[in-house]
Amino acid sequence: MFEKGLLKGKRILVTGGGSGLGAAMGRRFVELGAELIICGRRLELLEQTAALMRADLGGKVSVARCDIRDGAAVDVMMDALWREAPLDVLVNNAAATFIAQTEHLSFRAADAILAPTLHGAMYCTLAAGKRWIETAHKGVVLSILSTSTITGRAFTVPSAMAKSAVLAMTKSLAVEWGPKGIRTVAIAPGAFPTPGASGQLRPEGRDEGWASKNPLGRVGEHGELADLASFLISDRAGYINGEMVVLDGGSHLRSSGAEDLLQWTDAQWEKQRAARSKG
Ligand SMILES: CCC/C=C/C(=O)SCCNC(=O)CCNC(=O)[C@H](O)C(C)(C)COP(=O)([O-])OP(=O)([O-])OC[C@H]1O[C@@H](n2cnc3c(N)ncnc32)[C@H](O)[C@@H]1OP(=O)([O-])[O-]
Ligand SMILES: NC(=O)C1=CN([C@@H]2O[C@H](COP(=O)(O)OP(=O)(O)OC[C@H]3O[C@@H](n4cnc5c(N)ncnc54)[C@H](OP(=O)(O)O)[C@@H]3O)[C@@H](O)[C@H]2O)C=CC1
Repeated sequence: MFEKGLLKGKRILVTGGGSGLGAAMGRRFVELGAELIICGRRLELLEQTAALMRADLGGKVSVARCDIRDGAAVDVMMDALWREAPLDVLVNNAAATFIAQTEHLSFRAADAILAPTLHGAMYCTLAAGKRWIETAHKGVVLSILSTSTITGRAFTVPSAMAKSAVLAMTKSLAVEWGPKGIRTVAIAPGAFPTPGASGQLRPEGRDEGWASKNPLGRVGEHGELADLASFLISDRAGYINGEMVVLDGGSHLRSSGAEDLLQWTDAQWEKQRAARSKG
């Protein structure tokens, strides 16, 4: 689909790149010639993912263990990366969510979502942006958001709040950092099944309508997201700034995707909470 070497010479950090959509995007970036770094909390998972990519694609892929909720740890990671060479692209992909009745969320539970999804994305963006600006190096920040930024979303309120805040960051920095050579862009994926998303959002017994309720009758393919991400971070998208591209088959035009949960009984929610406390 793209010219070979579209991303050649680009050094890209994907947060949460050890699994799911982060790994799918990273793999495509390497196929297109980029040098990839993936970060997350589980070092073993990162190393497995990187080893697979290197074996399959032969590119340069390295890993960094980092909990992005910790700003100091983000700075340590960025210093280590910059010692080798500056990044060219940051992909804010790491995030957390789970379904819950909002009135049952403790403050700690709200923070468990806001800390990686909002603060983590902000820390990584600040850490990369400062370094780019200090050295007049061009950069791109791509943030993986959600259509909850458009519709809101019941039962995943902290996630919808965090994603909306990162969209506000994307639009605001487009103006503030655009003149400094930094583009900020975003993607709002619809349903792209991954073990992480299914585990957190699709407990057993939840309506299986992800595909059937989509106007196109299907869920998204990881390759479709990886292609859009590759284009947005490439120089060919050099005039796209402050924009969020929706990739959901038109799903959010029909519903926010949470309405089935309005039918859940107290017993179902009780079971969901119990499953969490056992886990
Ligand atoms: C919306 C669509 C778009 C987005 C899609 C995606 O993001 S897909 C990507 C999806 N991928 C991911 O999400 C991957 C990343 N996920 C993670 O890192 C973790 O699963 C976590 C941080 C979400 C929870 O970590 P953990 O289980 O180790 O939690 P902890 O021990 O740190 O506890 C902190 C507080 O949270 C509470 N609490 C926790 N769960 C629930 C619950 N289900 N119910 C209620 N509450 C819950 C817990 O009780 C505690 O509060 P307390 O009792 O002390 O007042
Ligand atoms: N799949 C879908 O349908 C949709 C996904 N999205 C978004 O796509 C992105 C990827 O989701 P998906 O691939 O499905 O889910 P995953 O659960 O596979 O991805 C989350 C990744 O984030 C990492 N992560 C979580 N917390 C932290 C942290 N504190 N520090 C560093 N890394 C962290 C995890 O690694 P580790 O646990 O090792 O730290 C994991 O690799 C997320 O932003 C999600 O909100 C948006 C809409 C729909």
